[in-house]
Amino acid sequence: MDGFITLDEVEKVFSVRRKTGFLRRERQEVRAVDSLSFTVARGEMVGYIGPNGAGKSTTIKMLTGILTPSGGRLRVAGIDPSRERSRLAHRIGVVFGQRTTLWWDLPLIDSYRLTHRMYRIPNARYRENLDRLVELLELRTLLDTPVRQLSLGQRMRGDIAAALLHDPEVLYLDEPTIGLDVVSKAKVRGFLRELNAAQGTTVLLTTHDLQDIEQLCSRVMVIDHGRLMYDGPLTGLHEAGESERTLVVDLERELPPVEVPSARVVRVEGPRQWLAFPAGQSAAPVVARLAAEYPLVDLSVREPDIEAVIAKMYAERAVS
Ligand SMILES: Nc1ncnc2c1ncn2[C@@H]1O[C@H](COP(=O)(O)OP(=O)(O)OP(=O)(O)O)[C@@H](O)[C@H]1O
Repeated sequence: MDGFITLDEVEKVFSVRRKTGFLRRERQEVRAVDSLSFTVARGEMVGYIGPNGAGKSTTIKMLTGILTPSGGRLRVAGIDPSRERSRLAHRIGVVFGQRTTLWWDLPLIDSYRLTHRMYRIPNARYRENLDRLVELLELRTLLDTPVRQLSLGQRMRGDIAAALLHDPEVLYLDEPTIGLDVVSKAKVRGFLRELNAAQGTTVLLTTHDLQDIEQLCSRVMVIDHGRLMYDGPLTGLHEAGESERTLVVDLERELPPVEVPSARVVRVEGPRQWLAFPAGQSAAPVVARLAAEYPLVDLSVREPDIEAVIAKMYAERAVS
């Protein structure tokens, strides 16, 4: 396999001072990334998930060269990130959902002009890329708006365009859909799918939203306590964790728990009931049965969150 991103037994240990008593502090080691090995091929779009504090951001920071590994070997496009950070910067793009890289008080277009100069993008290529990205990400009418006046979804699309102006071969995305509404999420996901298919950009995607992974990634890596716990298709993760979706049902009145095949009631609160059913199964037959046999007023489906899937995965492993 063409290892475009390769990690071989990578470690990152932080030394922190912790309070251990009144006025007493001790140095302690935090092993944020522990013997981590994986390979991502050119053109792959891979989900990188795990609970809070698992080591995802630390990995991304090492992949961009912001942090130097404490041990092991790491390469991106044949480059050692911490040794040649600026050479690597021309080949990678980074988007952090919680932080913008755009200039807050300036119109959006000014951030792009500054990026043009910073990366020394040839004029013709800059104009061509700007045109294409502005079109695909629907930014045309926003170019003269100061970044601080953009909505979260608009700003995120603006950030993604900024990260791609210099044609990076690999894109790291850290929570690109966090806080976005359904329409904005769909736009961002649609664009990323298109980018990966048309340009072959390698994408490493960190998210807490399983639907991001479901809709974009054929492969997912799960990390916890700095170690790789799972590497494979999302379906395999669902099987490993036997994850469930939840149907939230509002009935006309309070009733005893409803009875529907292949779903079970897990909670009842007045006229509202929660039914769990396997994530791999369609909700349609359960909904049809409910509608036919019960006084249904409203319903919605909740996807399992990543923490729940991973927690179940551990529970399964512990007993097997
Ligand atoms: N600069 C630092 N100094 C000391 N400890 C750190 C530092 N950065 C991260 N850590 C610790 O390393 C561990 C991994 O953190 P990291 O930010 O990589 O997790 P994460 O998976 O990105 O979490 P989240 O989903 O919350 O963003 C945590 O225990 C964290 O407290």
